[in-house]
Amino acid sequence: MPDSASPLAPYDAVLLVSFGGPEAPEEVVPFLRRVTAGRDIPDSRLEEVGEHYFARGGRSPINDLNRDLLARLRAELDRREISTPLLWGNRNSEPFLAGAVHEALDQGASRVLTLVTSAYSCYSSCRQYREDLAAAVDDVGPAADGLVIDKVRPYFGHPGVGRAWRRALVEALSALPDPTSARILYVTHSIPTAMDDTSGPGDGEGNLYVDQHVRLGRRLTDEVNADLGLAVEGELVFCSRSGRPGQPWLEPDVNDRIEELAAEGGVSAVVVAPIGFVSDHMEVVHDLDTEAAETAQKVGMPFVRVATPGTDDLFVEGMVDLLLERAAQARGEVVLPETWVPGDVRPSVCDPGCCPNLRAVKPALCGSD
Ligand SMILES: CC1=C(CCC(=O)O)c2cc3nc(cc4[nH]c(cc5[nH]c(cc1n2)c(C)c5CCC(=O)O)c(CCC(=O)O)c4C)C(CCC(=O)O)=C3C
Ligand SMILES: [Fe+2]
Repeated sequence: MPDSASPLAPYDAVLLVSFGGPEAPEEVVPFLRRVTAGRDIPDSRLEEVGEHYFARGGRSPINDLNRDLLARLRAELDRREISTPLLWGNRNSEPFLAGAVHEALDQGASRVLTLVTSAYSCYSSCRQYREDLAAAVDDVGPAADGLVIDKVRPYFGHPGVGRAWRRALVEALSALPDPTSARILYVTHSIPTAMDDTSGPGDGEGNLYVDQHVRLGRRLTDEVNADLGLAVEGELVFCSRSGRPGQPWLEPDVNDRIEELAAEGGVSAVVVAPIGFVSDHMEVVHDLDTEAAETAQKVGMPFVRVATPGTDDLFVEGMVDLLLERAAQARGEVVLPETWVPGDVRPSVCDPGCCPNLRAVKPALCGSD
């Protein structure tokens, strides 16, 4: 039942929304079919795409990471004496979002606040989840009539995210024999350039996905240099490109950049900070810890990977602060969003046409369109 005294009021349930991943070999191809739905990719190709999952026993780390995060969020809510139910749903694997909507209704919820495990603005990280929520409510049918689902704003610049990365970067740089000429490589998931060009509210802003990463990276580089008395440089690179070879995606690829830096000389080590990810997803353990680390070894470049926020206290506390900020907004209070990246706080209710789906127009929740 709604508890109007709760600091999370008017919300009576919190829902962690994530990508999902397989947990057994027989789940790999069905998972990939869902990820690539509508693109007619034959199963034989999906078997190849799934190779890095098969190489790890068919189990993605992502669901276990989310279980850990849920436990830490629950503990932090309990510590603040907030008893609001905390639920979990995925886009591409069990537990699916429709089940989470059923659960919310079973618990008597009427307003659900969602926290997506993706901190930036673009179709894949924002609107697609909003479409998933609309589809989940549609799946549940009339039982979900009147259920309100809101989400927190893109939170890449939240101090909880920034401070967790700063601490991890300081630790990684301090452990190097010669940090003065290290290079920080901020890494995120590559996306088609067309998706980046249209990320944001669509009134000429665009390229918000890259811009948000660049701004967080700049702030982190400044903070870490100040903390350690250094003057290292940082730059943004990309991992996990997929899609058709002819389609332009964001570059440079992290591997190519490591090779270039080794050839140019003058860089004592690469410090790889995957700021596009909140925890050690498959992209991090495979594309960075395995592939990029191998590339670095091949060209003789010392390589360290910076810890992701994961279940870091700074991150977990920050995410609870973010939920409380959204609840205050929903109550109509005047809220000054906490941020490390002033001037780039995105609204909690997405603008019409923001981060559009370039393939189809679908209903989406949590927006004004
Ligand atoms: C921006 C972005 C994020 C970050 C935001 C967020 O967190 O959502 C993200 C996360 C993730 N992506 C993941 C996995 C995959 N992404 C794929 C494909 C794609 N990703 C894209 C973008 C993103 N992806 C895009 C533009 C494609 C092309 C096809 C499409 O438009 O959908 C494919 C298909 C195979 C392939 O094409 O290689 C897989 C298997 C996993 C799970 C990892 C695990 O198991 O730990 C996670 C967290
Ligand atoms: Fe992806």
